[in-house]
Amino acid sequence: MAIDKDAIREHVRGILAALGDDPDREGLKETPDRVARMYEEVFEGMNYTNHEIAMMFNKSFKDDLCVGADKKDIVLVRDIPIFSYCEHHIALMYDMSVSVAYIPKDKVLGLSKIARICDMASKRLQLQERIGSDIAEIMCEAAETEDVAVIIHGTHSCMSARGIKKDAASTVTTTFRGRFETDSSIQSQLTMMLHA
Ligand SMILES: Nc1nc2c(ncn2[C@@H]2O[C@H](COP(=O)(O)OP(=O)(O)OP(=O)(O)O)[C@@H](O)[C@H]2O)c(=O)[nH]1
Ligand SMILES: [Zn+2]
Repeated sequence: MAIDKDAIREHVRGILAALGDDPDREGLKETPDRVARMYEEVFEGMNYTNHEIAMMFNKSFKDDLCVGADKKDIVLVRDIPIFSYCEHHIALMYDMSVSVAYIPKDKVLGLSKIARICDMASKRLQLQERIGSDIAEIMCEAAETEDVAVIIHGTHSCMSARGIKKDAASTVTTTFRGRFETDSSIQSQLTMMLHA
C-alpha cells in the first residue's frame, strides 16, 4: 500500500493546531508538506513486503567456491549504519549499525545488496528485534540460504531524550537462523570475525 501523503499533510496540520500553534504562520506553513515528504523517504520500506525487497536486491553471482551443502565459509558485512523509527513513539532509533553474516550455498549475493536490504527493512515503523528478523528473512530468500545472522546495535531516542532518559544505554539484538543457531563452531567463527 502506498503512503498517503495528502492524509499525512492534513494530520500534521491538525497536530500543529492541537499543540496550540498556528499552522499558517510563516515558519510552519510548509511543515505539513515537508513532514509528508520526509515520511515518504524514511518509511519507504512500508511500501514493500519482505518478499518484494528480497526480489529487488537479489543480484548474485554463481561461484564454484561456495558450492557444497557442508561448507562453513562465512561472509560478514559489518557495521552498516541505519536509522529507524520505533512503532511505540514514532521516535528515532539512532547510532544504529547492523552486521549481517551468511553462509553462501550456491551463489554469493552482491555486497551492496546486503546494505540495501538493511536500509529498506529499517525504513518502517519498527522494533529493533523485528528489524533483525525482517533482515534475516529477506537475506534467506535473496541469498537462497538458511544460514543467516544479524546483529544490531541501536540507541532509542524514546529512552534517551524522554521518559527514563538513559542516554548512555544502547540495545544489542541478535537474530540467528539455520546453522548460526545450532552450530557452535560457526558461532565461534562469527564472534571472532565480529571482533577482528
Ligand atoms: N522491545 C522493544 N521495545 C521498544 C523498542 N522501541 C521502543 N520500545 C519500548 O516500548 C515500550 C512502550 O512502553 P509503554 O509503557 O507503552 O510506553 P511509555 O509509557 O512511553 O513508556 P516509557 O518509555 O517507559 O516511559 C517502552 O518500554 C519502550 O522502551 C524496540 O525496538 N524494541
Ligand atoms: Zn519508542
